Amino acid sequence: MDSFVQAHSGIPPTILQDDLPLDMDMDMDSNNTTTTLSFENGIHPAMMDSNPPSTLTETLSSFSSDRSSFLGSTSNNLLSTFSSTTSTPASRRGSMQFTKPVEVRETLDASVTENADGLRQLKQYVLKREIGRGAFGKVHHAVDENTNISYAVKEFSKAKLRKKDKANLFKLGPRGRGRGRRGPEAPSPLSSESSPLDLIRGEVAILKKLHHPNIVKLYEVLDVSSDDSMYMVFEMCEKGVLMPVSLTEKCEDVFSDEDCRDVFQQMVLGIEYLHEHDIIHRDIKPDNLLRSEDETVKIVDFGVSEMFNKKGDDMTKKSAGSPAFMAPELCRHDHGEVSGRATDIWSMGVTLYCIRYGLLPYISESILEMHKVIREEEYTIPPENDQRFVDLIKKLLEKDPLKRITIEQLRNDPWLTNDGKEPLISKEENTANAVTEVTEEDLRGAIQKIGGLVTVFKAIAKFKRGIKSPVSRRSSTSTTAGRDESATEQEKMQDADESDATISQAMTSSDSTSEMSKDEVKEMSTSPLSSTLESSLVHVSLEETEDKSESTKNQADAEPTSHPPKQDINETANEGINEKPKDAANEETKVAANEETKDAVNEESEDAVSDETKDDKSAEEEAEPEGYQICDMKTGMCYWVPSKKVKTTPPVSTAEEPMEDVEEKVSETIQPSAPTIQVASVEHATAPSSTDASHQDDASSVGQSSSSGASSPTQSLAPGPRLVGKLSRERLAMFEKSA
Ligand SMILES: Nc1ncnc2c1ncn2[C@@H]1O[C@H](COP(=O)(O)OP(=O)(O)OP(=O)(O)O)[C@@H](O)[C@H]1O
Repeated sequence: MDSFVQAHSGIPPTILQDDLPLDMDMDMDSNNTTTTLSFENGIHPAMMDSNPPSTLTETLSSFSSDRSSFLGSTSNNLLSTFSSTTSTPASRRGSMQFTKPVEVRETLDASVTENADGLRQLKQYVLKREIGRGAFGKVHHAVDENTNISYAVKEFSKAKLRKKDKANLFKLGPRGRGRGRRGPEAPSPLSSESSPLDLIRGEVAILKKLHHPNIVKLYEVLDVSSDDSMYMVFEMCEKGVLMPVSLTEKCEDVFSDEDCRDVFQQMVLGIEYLHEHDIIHRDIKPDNLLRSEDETVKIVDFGVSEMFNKKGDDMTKKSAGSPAFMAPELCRHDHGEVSGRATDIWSMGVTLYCIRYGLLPYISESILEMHKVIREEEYTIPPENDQRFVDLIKKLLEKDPLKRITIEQLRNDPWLTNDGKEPLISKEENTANAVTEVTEEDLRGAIQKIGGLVTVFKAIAKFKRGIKSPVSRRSSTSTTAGRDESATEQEKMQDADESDATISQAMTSSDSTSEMSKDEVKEMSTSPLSSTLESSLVHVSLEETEDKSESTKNQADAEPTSHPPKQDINETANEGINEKPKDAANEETKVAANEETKDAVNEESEDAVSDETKDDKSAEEEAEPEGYQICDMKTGMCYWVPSKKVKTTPPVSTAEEPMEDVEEKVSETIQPSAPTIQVASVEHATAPSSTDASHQDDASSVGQSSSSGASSPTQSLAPGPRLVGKLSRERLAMFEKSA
């Protein structure tokens, strides 16, 4: 360590002399151990197969956990220095590939086998060597045996994730759990129905959205149910981390001015893309900047990142990141809401300082002391020829977040653009590759375009899924009874959040939209539902026709020879408004497939399977007749209105009738069942009341009054609505807006 570093850092000699032994198999949970790696010939194992690192200097890091904690988690990286024989920045920027978004696959039942060479194999991925370690497990260099393409496979210990998740539950509340902050659509990783993948759901959700050359690409997520491991398959960044950063030692292989600019420009583009899409990384540091074979910088590790649902919102109370890279406004225990964008910019400043000078701008012995130094002291800068660089560092490491330089301003910085000679690609070009998931905001927009009834219907179908929340499923055997009245407000909100996520995901696939459109546009245009949508009530058909309503079953039993097959009746009975349940069911399936989330699919199929496998008795007990969910926009109360439509099925001859005839007859019979009338009556009769019970009474009384004299077909279609739940505040606000 040179004298400048020593003077600059003020690090006690005892720490500076701390050379620790290398040990590949250390317990990473231990607070007092060091996890380090050594490799044959000092060569990054990932490079040994086909890409010998001729220009690469591999170094090892050996920080004590005390020291590395300043730099973030149990970082134990393979550290490589920047090669001076790189392609020019201009040529690299010219070749920036804005590739098409890749779907992230999720596999729940993966298994690890051993191949003929004695290597572990995970699906098609042969795990060749360990190339790094993180807080939750190892990172392997893997090769796809079919394509021979290299990947970095990150292995997570589920036990460690769960432990962390539980700790976060206390610390951050349900929305802050798991790796990656997911915003309000977060599923509950600890719920009994959660999949192990939920432990990393936040990180996966964020990574799924991102398609940018400077952000590491996630390809696949796999859970091995038989053991403690879970895997994320990333694009391989062959050249490893940007630079080893130590609290104690200066890295001698610092970047040249030109390389520094190139790396920083790429960081700016990556961060601009993230921020533009309302994602705050929160842990920017050289350790989390890897380089690919062509030296494209890749931002990695979204484990503490935060995704904001509201455009432009970035205010957060949470502290995360590595102390040495934390912005001063985060360096106090009682900090209120801070701008996440500004904190990322600060970390970029620390990172730029590091890669230029090989050491940190602020160093101290303890985290608390480090916080104080960052908050109160000024950094010193080594002798620097380029005043533009000094100025930029000053603007990045501005203690007042309001005065700190913004990404927008960075674009025109004299050092960054080399006085305009090396400009960045335009913001439009850089951020054009839109995120793939549709947000709640997109959904609002879609609903507002009321002309797009298909979209509206899809949203409603998805909303239905939200109503059939895990809470209600857990607590009730009824498929329609909906929500557990005793569920806490928090759970209710969370359930609504889940439905938000589902809606968003359903809206993703344009394929499914076009598939929906033929039938649904037709039925929506003829259906009374369309008119009711324009009122302030939102209808959600709850029952899937394949639940084989009690009345259908009864009738089938009573007249075994006089009916077309039950499923035909169900199909044909679905003309007009009552067709919704079937299509909603179909839509469920489509959406489940689209969601890619196996757990969601399983959830659906579990429902379906359990429905199918119920014996007749329990099916009769549990299945409720078809009906509709009606939600009062003013109160948020949701009622279920059974339709009993199938009882009105007309007599059918013993001979098999052509489908068209059956369809005609059934649809004729059920045409009067348009529930618009009931909706209106419910709306008026169930005027907002202070308690659910009174709502229920009101609702029931409406039902009773309107259904008296059950002999009339119309009346038989108007049984009593009953309270089934309440919309979450967020959901209500959303529908109110769209209405
Ligand atoms: N995509 C990748 N390509 C190449 N090497 C990688 C890749 N991802 C990670 N590595 C290597 O593995 C090391 C550990 O990465 P990892 O993200 O697990 O650790 P970490 O930064 O401590 O994060 P976490 O807190 O998520 O565990 C990295 O420093 C790097 O050397």
